[in-house]
Amino acid sequence: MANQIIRIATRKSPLALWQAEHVADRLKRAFPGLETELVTMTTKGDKLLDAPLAKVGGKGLFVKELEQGMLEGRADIAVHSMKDVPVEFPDGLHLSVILQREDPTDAFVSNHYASLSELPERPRIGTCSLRRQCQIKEKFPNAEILTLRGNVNTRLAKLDAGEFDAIILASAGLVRLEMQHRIAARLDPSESLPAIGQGAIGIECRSDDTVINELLSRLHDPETHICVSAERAMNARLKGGCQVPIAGFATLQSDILYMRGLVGDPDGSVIYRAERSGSAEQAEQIGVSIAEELLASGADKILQALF
Ligand SMILES: NCc1[nH]cc(CCC(=O)O)c1CC(=O)O
Repeated sequence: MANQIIRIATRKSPLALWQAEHVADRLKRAFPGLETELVTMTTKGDKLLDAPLAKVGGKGLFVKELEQGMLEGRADIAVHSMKDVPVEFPDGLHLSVILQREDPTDAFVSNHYASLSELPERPRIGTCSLRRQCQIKEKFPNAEILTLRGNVNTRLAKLDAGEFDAIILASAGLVRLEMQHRIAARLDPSESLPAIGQGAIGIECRSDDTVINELLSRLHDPETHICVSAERAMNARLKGGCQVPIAGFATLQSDILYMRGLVGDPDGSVIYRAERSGSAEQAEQIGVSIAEELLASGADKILQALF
């Protein structure tokens, strides 16, 4: 491994940098003598922080520039939040490994209320995720959902400025940035089913780069990979991106995969839910059959209306 330098493409947000540095540390620990270098890039998603994401549209808003960097040989690997990674990869690139999942839940963050059940009559909730929105609106039809974008620090600053009664963020991001004390309550998946891939970090690289693929394999977590594969198979069948009211979450216990999925109307008036369990080898079929059950129950109409 001597003389090997791995160039890691990353966005510049504090969370993206944390994740890239985490991968660099893990690689250096696994291969003493190995060197790493961060190659920071700005993505379209970062530039459009003020636009409502659902309107900006497009899958892979946060990953395309990083992929271009690898295809042009300016970087060797890219570190992503699996939640932001589209189901398909450009020719020549692939998802090499998935790291062990961090807390997959959504976090209820508030300066005045300890949990969802304590919220006032007409709570003002900050989130830009249609997935979080529909699950909140189902329980609190009177909730006012307000736009909340920007990186984790920006979002917390807006909460602290009094714009919202509460905001919902991924627990994983807060934990990684050592802000777990801001989590008032971790929402059980039955209250807020997480996004596909939430809490998992994936590493993308050139498919034919045997040296890099071999090095990365040391960081792979097979259990997380199985769960995220089931979730991504569901998303692929639904043709979903990260800006649709779709949730999917799988867990694995003694080789039995248990997965739940949902598609909801953004206003929370209807949410279709499905769940399945089966063996780990059937992960992808389980994800696909959840998608098909959801489509057959009416999710197809919700999704069509959004595209
Ligand atoms: N959409 C942005 C994004 N992508 C990944 C995370 C959190 C970390 C993770 O899920 O691994 C976040 C922030 C959030 O949803 O609060």
